[in-house]
Amino acid sequence: MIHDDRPPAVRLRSARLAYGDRVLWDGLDLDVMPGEFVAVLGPNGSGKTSLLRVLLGLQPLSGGEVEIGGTAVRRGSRRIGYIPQQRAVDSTVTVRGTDLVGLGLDGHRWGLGLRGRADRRRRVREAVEAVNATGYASRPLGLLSGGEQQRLRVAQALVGAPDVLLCDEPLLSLDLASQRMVSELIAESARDRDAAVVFVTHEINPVLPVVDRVLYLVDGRFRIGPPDEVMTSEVLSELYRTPVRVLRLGDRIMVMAESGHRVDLGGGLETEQPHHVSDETEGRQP
Ligand SMILES: Nc1ncnc2c1ncn2[C@@H]1O[C@H](COP(=O)(O)OP(=O)(O)OP(=O)(O)O)[C@@H](O)[C@H]1O
Repeated sequence: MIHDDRPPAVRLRSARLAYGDRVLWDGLDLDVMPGEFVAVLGPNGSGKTSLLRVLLGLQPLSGGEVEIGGTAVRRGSRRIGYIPQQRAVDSTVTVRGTDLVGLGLDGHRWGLGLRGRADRRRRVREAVEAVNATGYASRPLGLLSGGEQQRLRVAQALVGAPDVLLCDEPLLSLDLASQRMVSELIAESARDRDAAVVFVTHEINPVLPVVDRVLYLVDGRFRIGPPDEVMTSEVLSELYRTPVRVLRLGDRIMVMAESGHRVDLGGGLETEQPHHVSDETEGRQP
């Protein structure tokens, strides 16, 4: 194993988060290294967004420690880029894509002089180019597709060259092709800059090709590891405390309750899509 003596981009030690009597997670130890992509999965209410809020410095831990790049978390830190949930903006919104991307830069750092303004414009142009959005970045946001808007949000999160990119379900309401495109874009852009990614999602398939490790949270229990170690029938049955089967179908993972019903990773056990599965198709993990 290559020795890496840089501090982890994200470090959690014995981390605990509770709201009153309700413990979301406890004893959470996690180091995310620069350039690493970690997906956070789990059903509704398992504390995925709360974890991002802790890393953003918006929510104090109830116990344990959290650091970003070797120092205490701080609200508004420039070391962190944040990509929110995809939400289409109203068609009347006239803010241009480049203006949105520019919001990712701290104005004070660039000054108001000609030089500062030129540097700022260059940084915005480069970030827009990096997400292949040059063709439409000067148009009003309200006239762009959901996928185009989300590319610009990726550029906004990356323009300040953060060490850590936090993503809160950035693929919601995108079509399948855009989901893959946006997740690959986030992974490639982060890797190019050696930024770590913590990516909350209820659907692992769009990010499966780019994920290094998974943190799977269910009702206070959790597992951390590469997808092949965590996304197994044994581990998920333990986490969900009900028999669960994990199937590999080509490059997709399906999680089913033993009854044959598909499990929605974000919404607990799903009952609307009965699905018969024969033993021969069951994906055994290596
Ligand atoms: N400030 C708060 N005070 C009390 N309870 C809270 C607070 N913030 C979140 N919760 C509760 O903590 C639980 C976890 O919320 P969180 O948003 O982190 O879950 P999640 O895994 O992101 O869920 P989802 O997939 O539905 O977005 C929820 O039951 C929520 O109601």
